[in-house]
Amino acid sequence: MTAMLLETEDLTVRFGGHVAVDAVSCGFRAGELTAIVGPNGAGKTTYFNLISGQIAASAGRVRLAGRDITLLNVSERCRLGLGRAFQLTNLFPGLSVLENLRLVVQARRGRGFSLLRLAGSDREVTREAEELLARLRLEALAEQPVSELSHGNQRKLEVALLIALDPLVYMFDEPTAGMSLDEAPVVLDLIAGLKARTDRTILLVEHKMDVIRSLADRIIVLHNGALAADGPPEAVMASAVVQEAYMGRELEDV
Ligand SMILES: Nc1ncnc2c1ncn2[C@@H]1O[C@H](COP(=O)(O)OP(=O)(O)OP(=O)(O)O)[C@@H](O)[C@H]1O
Repeated sequence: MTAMLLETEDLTVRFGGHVAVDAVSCGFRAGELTAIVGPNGAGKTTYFNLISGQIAASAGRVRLAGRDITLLNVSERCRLGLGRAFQLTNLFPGLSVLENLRLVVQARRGRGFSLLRLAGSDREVTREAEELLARLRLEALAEQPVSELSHGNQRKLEVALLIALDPLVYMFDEPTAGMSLDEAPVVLDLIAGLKARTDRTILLVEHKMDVIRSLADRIIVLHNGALAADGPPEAVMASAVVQEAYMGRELEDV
């Protein structure tokens, strides 16, 4: 059996008296895409925040490739291969789409973040950034400052940046939220393409049933912060716990 790339063990966080994530023990294998579902307020985003290091755990552990990373901060975890989709706040809003992508490609290649290198000095970096833009059909926006992108294009760029970083663990939080019907498939195709990388694992917080059906190898369900179900998509979707948790309301069957 393939070793776990990412594991959480009794991972817990309390906000005052409220247990938002409650002793979640779960392992994620390389080559697997796991959808994390649950009703609003179930703890999905908080679980992501605990894994990526945005918030500190009250108890429990997080391990990446066997190494205990519980006490590491976000950037230390990122350096070890934990990658969460970028948010615009992580970018340089005044720089263009292409320049932002180039910075991430450069960082991954271990050449460091340096604005001075942006003058087209490294053709390989530029070519890789341009290829990613083409795959997302964002070529026409290469020179546009990221602060001027539409919401849908910002979300696409977030995905492109994560792919440029190429972490061991890809974490996507509703990657197609707010996208138009013609934009979403481009992003879903890219995420599907990542599954071919059998040495990577992908976590996806998602409400849309069609996205889950098309991408997930496995579903875990969080309910009141606890792990309520875990298994193959068909079995989990049919389970009593999911039927009860959602009562047909919140998983968006598009
Ligand atoms: N910083 C915080 N301080 C206090 N309570 C918090 C904090 N962050 C989250 N919570 C609470 O923890 C619970 C889980 O929230 P979380 O955002 O993780 O749920 P979610 O499953 O991602 O929901 P949604 O699907 O609506 O995004 C909620 O009750 C929320 O109010």
